[in-house]
Formats: sequence, structure tokens, C-alpha cells
Amino acid sequence: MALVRERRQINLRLPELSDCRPRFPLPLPPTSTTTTTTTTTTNNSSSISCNDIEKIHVLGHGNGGTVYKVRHKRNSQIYALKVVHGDSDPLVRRQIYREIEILRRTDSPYIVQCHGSYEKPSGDIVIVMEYMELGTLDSILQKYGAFDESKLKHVARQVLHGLSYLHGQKIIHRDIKPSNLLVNKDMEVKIADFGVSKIMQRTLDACNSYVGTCAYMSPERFDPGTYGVNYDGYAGDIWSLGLTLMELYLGHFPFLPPGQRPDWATLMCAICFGDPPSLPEGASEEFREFIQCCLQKESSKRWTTSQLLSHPFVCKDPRSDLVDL
Ligand SMILES: Nc1ncnc2c1ncn2[C@@H]1O[C@H](COP(=O)(O)OP(=O)(O)OP(=O)(O)O)[C@@H](O)[C@H]1O
Repeated sequence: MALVRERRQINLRLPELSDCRPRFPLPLPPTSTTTTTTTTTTNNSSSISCNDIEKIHVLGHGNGGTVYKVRHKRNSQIYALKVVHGDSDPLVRRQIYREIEILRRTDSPYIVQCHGSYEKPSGDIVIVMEYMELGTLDSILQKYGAFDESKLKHVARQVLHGLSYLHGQKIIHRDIKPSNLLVNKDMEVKIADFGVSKIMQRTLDACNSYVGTCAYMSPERFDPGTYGVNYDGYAGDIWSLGLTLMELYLGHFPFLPPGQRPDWATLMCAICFGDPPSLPEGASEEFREFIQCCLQKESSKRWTTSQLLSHPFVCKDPRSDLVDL
């Protein structure tokens, strides 16, 4: 735990303490010496290779990789291309393999779609993804300010559908936060970035490894003995969703005053020993209650995705699905 790295504002990551060996056979086939790239098929029947596309510009940089906006040369379709460079840290490479493995298993309108993945002879690993025009919820928050409740209902509903799908597939995301939720031009919110996700082999598998962005981690991830009776990992995603929605409403990370940068010790003490954050007076009763259901410190008391999807905060007023973020 001493190796906490501060990456950028409210984005602390702990190193992986477990899962140090690749869990899955590497999803990419060995690089051929006669071709410039190798491709893998995803859940789509037609996979896109790097010879089909041209770069337009950089969309953003992540942990060890760069995401580009790209165009398909023949049909002009726009995609996002994530590239992790051949010389990047082995941990980063393991994360991208894991991300590919999970994207290949998923097929849901609430999860960012993968159109192909391949490894270049240089060792660069590439994923072709659907392009999400409006970017992350984090960048929308920075640009337009805090979200009102009608927008949050829409976000909550879509992310819950995504989590419900993932949990049904026995996948725990483990890094739900505003910068891992992407929005497209139709205002659809989709879950992305599966680098630290875990596929549970059995429903009762324990999931206690310290991976993900620690600011959004649930109390049982730090202290399973106190807060994790019967902990199975899925409830950790619900805690992170609660914090994410609160952050979008408040305009700042809920455990800290606006503008304050987190330090590891303060944050861990606040999460484990303090009360869960609560919404200010102006918030509706329904929203407060919904957040309380997500931010129960004891993991077994936290609501599941299906319970939350029937909570009045998200199940009332379906017209908010059309809301303009
Ligand atoms: N499918 C996409 N469509 C549009 N923009 C995207 C897409 N995927 C990523 N981006 C942009 O690229 C940036 C970097 O994404 P990436 O997944 O590499 O890293 P991150 O999630 O921001 O950070 P990290 O991987 O370190 O947690 C994002 O913040 C977002 O702005």
C-alpha cells in the first residue's frame, strides 16, 4: 500500500497486490512475420484492422496509452483507437489484455463496443472502439458544471443497466468513476475502461484485491474484516456508482471540500472511519435515499443493481431518458 501513486486530480491508484499473473490466455494471436498486423475477432463479426483506418487526432491520454479519433478509409465511419505502446510497463500491458478479454465477452448497449483488437510487430497493442462523441462524464462536468437531478437519473439508469449486465456475466468493473463513463451524441452513457476488472469464476469467489482508483473504493476494499461480511466484490461497484453520482451533483469529489487534492491517509480514514457522505439540503428525498442505498458502509446492506433499478429515483419519469446532458 505504500506504493500509492498520485496520477492526477482525485485519481489515485494502488498497485495490484494479487492477480499478478495473466489470468487468461493472451487474447491476441502471436504476431505474424509476414503481415504488418494481427487482428482478433471481437463480438462483432467484422473486425477492423489498422490498415483500414487513418488517425484524425488525439482524444486523450490514459494510463500508459493514447486514444485517437480515427476514420475508416473506405466508409468514413469514425472510431476511437486505443494504443498501448510496446515499451509500456508490464502492468499496463496486462491491463490492456484484460480489457480486451472483457470487451470480447461483452455485448450490451450500455458497454462501449469493441470493433477489433490487434498487436503490431512493434509490440503496440491496439483496440478499435466505438467513438463516444461527448467524451467522459468527468470532462462534461469540467466543461458544463454540476448535473441536475434529471440528468443524474438518466446517468444512474444507464450505468445501472450496464452494471446489471456486467454483474450478470460475473464481471466486476472495479473502477467506476466519472472518467470511465463515456457519452455519445445520442446522450447514451456507456461503461468503459476494463483494465482492472475481474471475471469471477464462481459466484462466491472473493474479490479483495486492491486495484482500481482508490478514491472511489468501498470501505470493504480497505477493511474486508469490518465492512465485508460475505463480500463478493459486486457491491464495490455500487459504492463507486454512488460516489460518482454525488460527485456529478456536487461538482467535486464528495469526501473532500472543493479544490482539495486527496492524500491517501486522509482519504482512507474518511472512507473507513467517517460517515458516508450525504447530499445537501436541496437534494430531493428520493435522490438522498438512492445515494444512501449505494453508500452503505457494510457491503451486504448495499442494494444490488436490480434493487436500485426499481428505486423511485430511477424508475419514475422515464422521459428523463431523453434528457440533454
Ligand atoms: N471510445 C471513446 N470515445 C471517445 N473518447 C474516448 C474513448 N475512449 C477514451 N476516450 C478518451 O480518451 C481518454 C483516455 O482514455 P483511456 O481509457 O486511455 O484512459 P482513462 O480512462 O482516462 O485513464 P486510465 O486508463 O489511466 O484510467 C479518455 O479520458 C477520453 O477522453
